[in-house]
Amino acid sequence: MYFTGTSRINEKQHLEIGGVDTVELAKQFGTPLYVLDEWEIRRRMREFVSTFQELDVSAQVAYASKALCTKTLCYLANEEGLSLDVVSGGELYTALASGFPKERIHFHGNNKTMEEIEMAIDNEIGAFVIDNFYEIELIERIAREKGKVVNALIRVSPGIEAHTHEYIQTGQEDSKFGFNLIDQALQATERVYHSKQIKLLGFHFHIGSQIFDMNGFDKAIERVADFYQLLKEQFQMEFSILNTGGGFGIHYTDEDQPLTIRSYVQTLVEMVQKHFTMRNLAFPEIWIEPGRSIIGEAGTTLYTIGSNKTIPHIRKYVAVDGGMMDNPRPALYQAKYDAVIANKMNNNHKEKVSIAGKACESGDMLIWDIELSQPEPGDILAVFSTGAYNYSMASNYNRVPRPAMVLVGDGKADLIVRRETYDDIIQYDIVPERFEAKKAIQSK
Ligand SMILES: Cc1ncc(COP(=O)(O)O)c(C=O)c1O
Ligand SMILES: N[C@@H](CCCC[NH3+])C(=O)O
Repeated sequence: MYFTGTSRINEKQHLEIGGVDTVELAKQFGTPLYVLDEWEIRRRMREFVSTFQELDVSAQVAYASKALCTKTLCYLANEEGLSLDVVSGGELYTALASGFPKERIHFHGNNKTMEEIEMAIDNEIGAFVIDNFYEIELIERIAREKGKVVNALIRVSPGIEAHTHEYIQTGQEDSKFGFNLIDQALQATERVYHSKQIKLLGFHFHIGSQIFDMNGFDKAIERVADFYQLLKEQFQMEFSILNTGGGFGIHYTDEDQPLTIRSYVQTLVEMVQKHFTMRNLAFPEIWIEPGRSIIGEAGTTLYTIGSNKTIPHIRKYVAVDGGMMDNPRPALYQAKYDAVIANKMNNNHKEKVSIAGKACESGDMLIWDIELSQPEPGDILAVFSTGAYNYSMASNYNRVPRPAMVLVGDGKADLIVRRETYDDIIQYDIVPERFEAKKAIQSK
């Protein structure tokens, strides 16, 4: 059994997280329920920051809030001294609403709208990460109209196929993200470098997500270092920042063998050192953007088991009260998860079952073929490593309300996202006046 963070088995033989019995959590807050382990989130944030400090490398660790963005997460990132990577007006709004220091917010995205750019400029955020030529024009024009100068990095696409699921590769040559290093990046650099409205600090790349093999980073850093060298030697342009994005892989099942955060950072720093020194380039300030590796393993989802059916000689399906609406990753990426029956941690009589979600969709299978302690209706299923890209990608498919989220630690549980209600579900519906039935209801 692989436990991260503060997860353990308590005296009642229940799964406990943050000193709180998960079976009690399910009773108190209902299911499905996202449970976040505060200690583990802080430990991970600190390990990123402290490893750079120990190596004496100036750095900014920006939490990639796309992995999970709530006001409490922004508070945690701020308390631990992190910066924040936002990718939309909604994430930016959440950060601002939490009082996150504006100068430590970095704004990403391959199609930032005019409104989003205005919002970011009005709020004087730390930096834009510019993705394309159209965006250069937009930022420049809006900044000029507002009489502001903004900081920016340029996102380049280094032509690397990271060793991960093709849907979460982002740095390959044929990608919607960033300027192609070979035939676009130089033109973009000259354009931004000479802009009166944009101060160019350096370059950014992000090759993908859930990566274990650091060779992709090595190749990308090598190519980008070549580019810094070209800019320096042929164009007399020097930049002090390099942003290598996020992407560090985590443990979902025992097939995954992630490095420690310390090793990811050390390896990255060594790679930058090697490629920059070799080219007589000054060692840059390193910015990174981990999302999954901070929040993924710190999250667990609790479900209540409901119906089941056995197809003789084929399979036993066991259904839970959530599914692709709260965790679309298995349906999207064939993502694999590990789970336990939280109220039967001592039961060694295992049974092979497949966990089905409740959506009207055959692809809504959370876990295929897992050994569990004889799951029965009413049992609590705890699915591990659901902190990243679960709530942030959740939907109301089938008009199912989104689950609540609690932060646990030191034996306490705080509600940080309340469960949606059926009234929340219909709150945006508008019935045109001309519908007769509506008139009848209103006149009663
Ligand atoms: C630009 C950028 N930065 C950071 C991240 C965070 O990646 P991860 O959650 O894998 O660390 C992503 C998502 O892949 C991204 O697109
Ligand atoms: N949503 C993806 C990661 C995308 C990362 C964003 N660039 C996942 O769950 O694995």
